[in-house]
Amino acid sequence: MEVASASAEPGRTWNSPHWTADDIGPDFAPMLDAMRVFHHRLAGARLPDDLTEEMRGIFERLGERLLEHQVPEERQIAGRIDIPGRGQLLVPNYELDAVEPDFLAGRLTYGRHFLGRNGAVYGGAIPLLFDSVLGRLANGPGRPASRTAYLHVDYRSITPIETELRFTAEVARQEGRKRFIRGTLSHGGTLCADVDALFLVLRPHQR
Ligand SMILES: CCCCCCCCCCCCCC(=O)SCCNC(=O)CCNC(=O)[C@H](O)C(C)(C)COP(=O)(O)OP(=O)(O)OC[C@H]1O[C@@H](n2cnc3c(N)ncnc32)[C@H](O)[C@@H]1OP(=O)(O)O
Repeated sequence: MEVASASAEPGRTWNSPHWTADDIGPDFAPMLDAMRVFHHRLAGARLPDDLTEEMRGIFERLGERLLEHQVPEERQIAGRIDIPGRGQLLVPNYELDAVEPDFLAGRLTYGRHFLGRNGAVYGGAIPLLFDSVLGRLANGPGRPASRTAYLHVDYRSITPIETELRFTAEVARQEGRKRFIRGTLSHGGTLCADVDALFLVLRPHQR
């Protein structure tokens, strides 16, 4: 396995995938999908003691096996591959329906793992989505790497779990190193949250 592009080089962008689907083998993405399903079912479960004990043993054994496969950051797959979810479990999985230089639109469904209370998505999971989607636009093809300076999120109505939601992101304006990006998250015709964000293009010494 070779590193396809290093993000710390001049002219680097965060949108250059370090790895391609060929680098990860056929089972990696389905394995993560199975883990996502597991997260949702675990969040929704009340477990009997014997199953909890069995699971603890399985996780401890698998965790041990992962120890010998630890790699430095630049060689890890998680978050560095252009498959849905970018090969990691932190950000909820989403599908992109429109990808333009200054605009993105897509869909996602927050599963039970992201439940706050009363059927609503945990509030912090919404900026997480916005940071990922707006960050993807801010760091789109041909754009030098930038970092989130602020994300201003307004929660306009309850965001339901287990319901298909739609999001948009668009570049509002660029002023020198500053990229102002805004976005929305909605359910049917209802606006759940919107965001105004500033991304700053990194200076040469910044990572
Ligand atoms: C694999 C395939 C797909 C890949 C897709 C990739 C997706 C990736 C998705 C993931 C993406 C995730 C991305 C992440 O999560 S990045 C991680 C989260 N962000 C950070 O950790 C950033 C931490 N902060 C910094 O590093 C610095 O503060 C930065 C770099 C942001 C600025 O420090 P720097 O020293 O460079 O700049 P400056 O201080 O001279 O300021 C310059 C100008 O900017 C203005 N300013 C600065 N801050 C703010 C502020 N808060 N509000 C309003 N204005 C602000 C400032 O007034 C000045 O304006 P002016 O006086 O010139 O007018």
